Amino acid sequence: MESKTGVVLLNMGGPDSLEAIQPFLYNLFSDHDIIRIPRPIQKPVAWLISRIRAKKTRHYYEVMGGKSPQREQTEEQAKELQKLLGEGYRVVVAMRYWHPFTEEALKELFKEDIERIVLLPMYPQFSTTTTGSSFNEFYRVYQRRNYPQVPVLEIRSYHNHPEYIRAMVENIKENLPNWKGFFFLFTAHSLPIYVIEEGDPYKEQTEETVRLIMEHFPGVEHALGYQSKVGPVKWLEPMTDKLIEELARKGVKNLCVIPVSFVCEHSETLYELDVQYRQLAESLGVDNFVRIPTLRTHPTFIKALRDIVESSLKPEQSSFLTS
Ligand SMILES: C=CC1=C(C)c2cc3[nH]c(cc4nc(cc5[nH]c(cc1n2)c(C)c5CCC(=O)O)C(CCC(=O)O)=C4C)c(C)c3C=C
Ligand SMILES: [Fe+2]
Ligand SMILES: [Fe+2]
Repeated sequence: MESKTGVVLLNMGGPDSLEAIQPFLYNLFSDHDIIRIPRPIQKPVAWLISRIRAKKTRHYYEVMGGKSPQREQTEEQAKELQKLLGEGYRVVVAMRYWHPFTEEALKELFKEDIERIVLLPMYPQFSTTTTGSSFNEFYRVYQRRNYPQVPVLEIRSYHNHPEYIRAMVENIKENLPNWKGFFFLFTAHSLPIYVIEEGDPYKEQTEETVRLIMEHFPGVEHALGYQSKVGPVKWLEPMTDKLIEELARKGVKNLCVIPVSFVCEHSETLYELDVQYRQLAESLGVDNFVRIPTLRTHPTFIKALRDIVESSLKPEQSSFLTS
């Protein structure tokens, strides 16, 4: 059997049924990398808040057909990337908080003779709460099991990779050919301020992604907002919904909303953006509310992922290996 490079696509995962919402949230709130509850009480508190939050978010998942589309869409990305990378690679998916977990990904991967592993986050911008957490989980599980120990390469971020930026630009132009009269409102997942203060590069990298995309849309007015804060601590602002209110009050009629920190659809795009924020904008007099779909299997994006994987194997070319 010829040896292969394993590529592990890392993502958050989402509930695959209404019954899975609470255990998914329990896994999320039990993770000290995403939410810092004092360790001795983290699990009981996670259990409590997952019960409360599951009741609140059940409706989002009902609107989306009873589950998160994240697994399906990440698996489609894996399939397309596998086609481009070819025989010498084996691409698998490892989710942080729901199936397929890292355990399942490694079991699948080591059916082959694997000579090295590339960790490829489905988060273009690095955060300790997302990519960092997935890396930590990967090493915990890998070291616990008796798999052959092979070199592991980490792709930390690709927020400024030229092909990723090109994919974002093409995707906007394909979905909104008459972009010229629109205000571009970029929206990223928010993050508690203390995470940024501890040196997380997420905010800086998100701003750089936006700046690089905007080089291709001269004269277009734009802003960056943050969505989906949870809990009582202070999060990155301005909040996307507050920006929508402000822009509508200033008389913006054509609003194009562009998610930047997600590469597939889930509750935050399909519910928060498409239902809640659309209603808000329309009730305040916005005539045209366009939401750009996430990249999913956009051919330029899959090519970007291939380039990123291939150049990670040539260390002298891979400036994005450090965040
Ligand atoms: C509790 C703190 C959270 C931090 C910090 C956080 C950061 C963060 N999250 C994403 C991307 C996604 N988050 C998603 C769901 C989700 N996230 C949190 C909490 C934090 N996220 C919760 C409680 C949930 C569950 C849904 C909810 O109850 O609101 C998802 C969607 C999963 C799905 O339904 O498919 C994504 C994607 C990023 C990029 C990020 C930091 C940069
Ligand atoms: Fe989140
Ligand atoms: Fe969230």
